[in-house]
Amino acid sequence: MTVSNNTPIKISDKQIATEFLNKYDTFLFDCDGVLWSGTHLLPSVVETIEMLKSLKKTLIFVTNNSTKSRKQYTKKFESFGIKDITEKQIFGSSYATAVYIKNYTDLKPGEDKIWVFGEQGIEDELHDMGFETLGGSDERLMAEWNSDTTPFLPLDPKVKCVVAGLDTKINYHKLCISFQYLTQKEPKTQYIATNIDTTFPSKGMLLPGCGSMIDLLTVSSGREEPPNCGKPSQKMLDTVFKAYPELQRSKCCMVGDRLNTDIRFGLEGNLGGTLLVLTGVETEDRLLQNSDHGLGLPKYYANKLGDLYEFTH
Ligand SMILES: O=C(O)[C@H](O)[C@H](O)COP(=O)(O)O
Ligand SMILES: [Mg+2]
Repeated sequence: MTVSNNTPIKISDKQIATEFLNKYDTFLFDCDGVLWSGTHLLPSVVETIEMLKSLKKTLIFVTNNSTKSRKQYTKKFESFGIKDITEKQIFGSSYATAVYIKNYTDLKPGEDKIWVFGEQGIEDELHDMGFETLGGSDERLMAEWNSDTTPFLPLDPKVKCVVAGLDTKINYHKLCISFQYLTQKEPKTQYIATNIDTTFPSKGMLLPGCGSMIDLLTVSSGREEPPNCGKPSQKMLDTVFKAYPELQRSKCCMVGDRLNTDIRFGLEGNLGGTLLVLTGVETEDRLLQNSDHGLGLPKYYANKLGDLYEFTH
């Protein structure tokens, strides 16, 4: 195989792993497919995080998973034995969406309401920004769809925006009301997506992801594709650097499992490095044939994040 100058370097031994670790002082970690796969913690992740902490590295977590708020994610880290991760270190696409709405729309907290297609994480982050939400995890949406009995019709005139994210309890009732808010309001509601990931890695399987659910709403409603607030949006990376102004992009490395979100996020953000791990949605074959996909290539790749610990201990 000819090695071109941008062929990803595989972290496959102690020397490469050590050189890699010494290159960066900050690591931005994707979560699903890197730290865990659904409810399954990936091998040597706790040891790797503890090792990086002992090396005085700055650790930041940037996930497109909008089902949890930053606060809820601190509990998920604890549940996996990944200790002392603070809300400030976590940037989820639900938080990025709330920041986007605050900074880039004319929606008024306390006045304009937001319809949520998605889970508690989106609702919590929007509530923290002062917005009232409808839909989301409202249990009444779990009832079978019936246009005569749904409590969500007539539409609420104060709803001015639809935010769509991953909903692992998706059903026809939720789709129907979201569809109404996307098509039956004049002036049109604003339509915003938390992220574009088409699949969701869980316990070594691929499942339908947020992006696929949003495409269903977009295609059926005939609406334009909504802005995406998660990776690879640079607005999300700007939010990170605003919270950590001391960071140097050249000393930061983005670690992810998806080329078109995580690695693109790092490349377009001019970070010093990118590391793709093969425990999520990408495969080594697809990566090495990647030139067919026109997707950016990571600087490094590894079978799993835990190899950073295993090769150096
Ligand atoms: O479907 C989704 O929303 C994504 O697959 C998932 O949430 C990605 O999370 P991440 O890999 O960015 O932690
Ligand atoms: Mg991922």
